[in-house]
Amino acid sequence: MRLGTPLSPSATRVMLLGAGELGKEVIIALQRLGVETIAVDRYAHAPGHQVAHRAHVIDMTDGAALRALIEAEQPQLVVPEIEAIATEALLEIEAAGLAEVIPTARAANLTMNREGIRRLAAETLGLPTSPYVFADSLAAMSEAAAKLGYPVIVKPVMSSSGKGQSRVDDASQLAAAWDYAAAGGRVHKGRVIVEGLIDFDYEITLLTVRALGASGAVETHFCEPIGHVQVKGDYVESWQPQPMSPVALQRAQEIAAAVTGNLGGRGVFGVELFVKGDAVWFSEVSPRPHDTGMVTMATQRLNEFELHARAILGLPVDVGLREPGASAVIYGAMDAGGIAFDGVADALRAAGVDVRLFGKPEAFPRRRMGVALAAAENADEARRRAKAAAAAIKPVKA
Ligand SMILES: Nc1ncnc2c1ncn2[C@@H]1O[C@H](COP(=O)(O)OP(=O)(O)OP(=O)(O)O)[C@@H](O)[C@H]1O
Ligand SMILES: NCC(=O)N[C@@H]1O[C@H](COP(=O)([O-])[O-])[C@@H](O)[C@H]1O
Ligand SMILES: [Mg+2]
Repeated sequence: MRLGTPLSPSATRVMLLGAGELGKEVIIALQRLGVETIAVDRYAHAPGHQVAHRAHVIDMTDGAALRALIEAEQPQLVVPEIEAIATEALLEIEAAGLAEVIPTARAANLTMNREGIRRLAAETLGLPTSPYVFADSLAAMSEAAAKLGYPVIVKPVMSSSGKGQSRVDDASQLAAAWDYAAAGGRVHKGRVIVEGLIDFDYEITLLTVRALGASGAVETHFCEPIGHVQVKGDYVESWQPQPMSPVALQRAQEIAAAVTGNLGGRGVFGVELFVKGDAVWFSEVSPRPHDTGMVTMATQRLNEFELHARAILGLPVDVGLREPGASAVIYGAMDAGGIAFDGVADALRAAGVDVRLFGKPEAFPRRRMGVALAAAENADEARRRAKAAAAAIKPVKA
């Protein structure tokens, strides 16, 4: 793709649908390549709004509003950054040739709903996953749990970052899990996936990049595996590289190649996998940079956002690791707008440490407001440094 001059008739225009911490970094990477960026989110002053050429606030689940904005802005590329988007409208937009959807409108559509991607992975591609049943009522959910055997994990079919997700250890907890899923789900309420628990040794995100090679054909590249810890379905810590047995790594790459090959298009995918010994299960995939992949800002020559920017523009990529590193999440810790952060200098005094504060206008106790990054000679030391840095940063009421 020829790259133009922003804000001129030659501009290469890219619209981000979702402008949180991940989109903000993609926009920064695009800006460095002279791309004109348009950030869209559901609320004003989202992180990506603050760095893009133009910012829009719309309900992205409203297909008509989405189409009208794309028609008005005429981006060449539309880049979903969250799942909660009217993906049927994206299918139409792509089919009408109005814009190219990254990686494809079908990928965005299949992954916005756990049912689409789970059935594709398990039933069409035959990949190993946790056992699962979809349920539309508390009664159906109870039946599913009895069939799968406790404990089970219940998740709304449309949710992310662990919203509405709970672990159910026995029948007495079912009703609470159903209500929690209904409250935490997005878009369509009332449908859940009930999954059997996988007793994994560790879980990884395998960042997989589909980018154009010298021949003009798409090639698949794998970053070093990222290990992570999740609490209540949301990531709190990640590190790279996660050591894996050669067999497990091979299986992980085969699963990632199968899923991303089917979804197609160009860009970064975060393939989430559970690992026990040499066994690997597919969990889910983000057809976009992944929150746990923020660690690559400390570890790779090209971080996942730069890789995404390059891949979507048809440019070559380099997924090599520069040095081991880790990330640790900084939470809002309170309900308040316009909060401040103390302790940033203390956090940054430690060797190899860096910090991102996302600039979200409003804090919630468990809202991710920033991330501490650390590089070190090994991932364990990097984890220690990242956690210490995150702990040193104190959100305070302004
Ligand atoms: N079947 C399972 N067995 C064991 N652990 C699970 C299972 N399903 C989910 N988990 C745990 O919960 C975490 C979050 O699950 P999942 O990725 O499906 O949720 P999510 O809301 O899509 O999260 P995100 O948007 O952050 O990726 C997983 O990373 C894993 O730690
Ligand atoms: N696991 C998905 C994920 O991490 N998505 C990231 O969080 C933002 C929403 O944050 P918010 O809920 O604080 O507005 C999204 O915009 C994206 O950057
Ligand atoms: Mg996940």
